[in-house]
Amino acid sequence: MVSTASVAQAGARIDIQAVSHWFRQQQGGVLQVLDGIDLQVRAGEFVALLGPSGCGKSTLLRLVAGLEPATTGRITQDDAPIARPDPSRIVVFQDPTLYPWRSVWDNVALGLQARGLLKSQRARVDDALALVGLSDFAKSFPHQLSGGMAQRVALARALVNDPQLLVLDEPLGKLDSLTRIAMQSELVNLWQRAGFSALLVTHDVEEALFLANRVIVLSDRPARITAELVVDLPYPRHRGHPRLAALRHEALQHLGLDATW
Ligand SMILES: Nc1ncnc2c1ncn2[C@@H]1O[C@H](COP(=O)(O)OP(=O)(O)OP(=O)(O)O)[C@@H](O)[C@H]1O
Repeated sequence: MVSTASVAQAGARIDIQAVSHWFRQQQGGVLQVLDGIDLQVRAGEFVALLGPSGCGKSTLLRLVAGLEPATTGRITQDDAPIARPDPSRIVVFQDPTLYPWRSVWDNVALGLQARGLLKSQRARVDDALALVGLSDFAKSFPHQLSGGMAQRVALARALVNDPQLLVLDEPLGKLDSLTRIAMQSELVNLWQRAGFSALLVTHDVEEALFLANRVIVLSDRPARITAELVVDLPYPRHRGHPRLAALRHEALQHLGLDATW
């Protein structure tokens, strides 16, 4: 149950074991996108994935979300194979994709409505809106919101399902840099209060290091894990912490980039 007063719960444990993935190409042949990925997201952990464009990050998220099966290997949630989408795992994309004709409240209510739970659990919508600080905008419509507010609605729409895992595919990617920084802090707050596990794809090295317990660096396609950075700093983090600067340097090196500028 989502509640502003809730104590953090454990979140799901995700085990990705020897996962490789190929796509059939329209012109014939196959394209290998993932190569032997072994990764565990511990219960309540925040893990970020960094890697070159097109290496296979979103594909890995889609497999974990259960949107498609891995070609080979095994992905489990608390030891149960992931075979299809499930409300315990919610994906938040870069684009909030709100229904323009529905109010903020009605957009957040969608998941509960689809599952026939809305009548008995209307308070969860209010709780989720309170968690993202949008209680006063419940009756507003998407065109009346800023980009940051729209993405907060998308997060509330995810949280109303009380997810065990949030799958975050560049959720802050379209926001201006100041809103993005503010939303990163909000995301940490939400994660600490709601207690889900999180798997994030981002192109932003600082964002990954600010948010995650561990940052996984992937190679060019087909993606392999080339490095794991443990961000051994408590939350909330200070963006100017020298340890973050050192880890940023390390991450850029693993990505094959020169950190001098
Ligand atoms: N359904 C599909 N059918 C065929 N090829 C696909 C499909 N989905 C993705 N691909 C290809 O798989 C590769 C990896 O795509 P993916 O979106 O996972 O990369 P990414 O690392 O998330 O990229 P970016 O960082 O640019 O968002 C790309 O070459 C892409 O064209």
